[in-house]
Amino acid sequence: MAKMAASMLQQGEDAFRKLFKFYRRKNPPPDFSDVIDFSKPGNHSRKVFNCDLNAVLLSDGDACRAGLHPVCKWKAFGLDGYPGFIFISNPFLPGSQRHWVKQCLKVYPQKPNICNLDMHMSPTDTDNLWEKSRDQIRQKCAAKREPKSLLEKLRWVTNGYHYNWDTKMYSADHCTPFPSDLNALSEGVAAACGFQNFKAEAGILNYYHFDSSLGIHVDESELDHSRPLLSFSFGQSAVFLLGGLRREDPATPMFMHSGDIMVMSGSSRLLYHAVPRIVSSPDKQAVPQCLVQELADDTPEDSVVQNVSEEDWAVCAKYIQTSRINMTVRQVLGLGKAFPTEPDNENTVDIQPGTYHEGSSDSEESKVKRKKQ
Ligand SMILES: O=C(O)CCC(=O)C(=O)O
Ligand SMILES: [Fe+2]
Repeated sequence: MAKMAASMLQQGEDAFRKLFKFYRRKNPPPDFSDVIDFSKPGNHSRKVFNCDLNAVLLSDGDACRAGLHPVCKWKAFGLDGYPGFIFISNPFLPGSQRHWVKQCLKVYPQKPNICNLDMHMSPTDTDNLWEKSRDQIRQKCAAKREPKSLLEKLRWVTNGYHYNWDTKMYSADHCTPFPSDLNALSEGVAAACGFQNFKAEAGILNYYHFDSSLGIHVDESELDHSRPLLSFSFGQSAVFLLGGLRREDPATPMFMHSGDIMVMSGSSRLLYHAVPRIVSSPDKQAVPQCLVQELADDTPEDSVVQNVSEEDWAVCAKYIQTSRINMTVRQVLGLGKAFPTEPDNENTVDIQPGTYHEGSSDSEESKVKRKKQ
């Protein structure tokens, strides 16, 4: 373990925050040698073990329809000390990741879904972000500093039960239909991990650029913590920090590359975590190799994953050269349960107007606002 990171892990109280700052530092760039890379066999820390998923729980046909390899081919890992945490190293079929990138840019930000831009713009100004931005993105010249399109200013989108960043709660009366394709993907992944009847009820999509980060937080607003939290990543890579049940507990750094899936369940469901840094994908090419591939010709007709037109992909490819998209999917309510009529104290949390993603110009304190103390 690199000396710097090791000494931080021993410092107790502020270990997580120090590690966050360490990986966020731009100049000089940090040493990434302690960051677990699940995509490199044999390059794992001693904490990593192979995790056998039960291939019976998700049929090969259902996996294929969700754009995934058969479960028996998935490379899934666990981490010592984090029971219930499962890392699945890119189980997506060639070409299928493009569908999710396109949905996150063209479809999911559409009304009635909510996005960060709605906080200070009218719904007509924030609708059709794709149409309003595509030409600008396509014509962008990397060498020049040009004004950002609305799509490039997108930081988050919520769907299903919309997470309220101010109250940190979901509510029965603030809900729009959950996308059926993302529901199929989520149900399939949850089933393969042993969670049958998972109900995808709320999605938070996060859009990151090279200067973005996500502060230390725990996702506890869902009312049934026995259900897993699923996280899907596309585009450039992230350094993800997985901490403990207390904010100050030390954290384990790992890369999330395009196509990687994380499942936080059991006693890992309520662990603190953060994304201090976005880094280039390891392929050393503008668009990660797994996004260069196109969908196979024999993709079943009833697949939820659709071919992305060349015209649409040209915009997505340009966007993803400098960006990462993460989709987290949550089940909010217990099976057969409804929202309590009166919010009880347990679900009432301190109100902190929520800035979520933080740019490099912000102060360190503002970068870790998404937290529950
Ligand atoms: O971007 C990520 O990998 C993490 C996202 C996350 O933690 C969240 O949306 O709650
Ligand atoms: Fe989270």
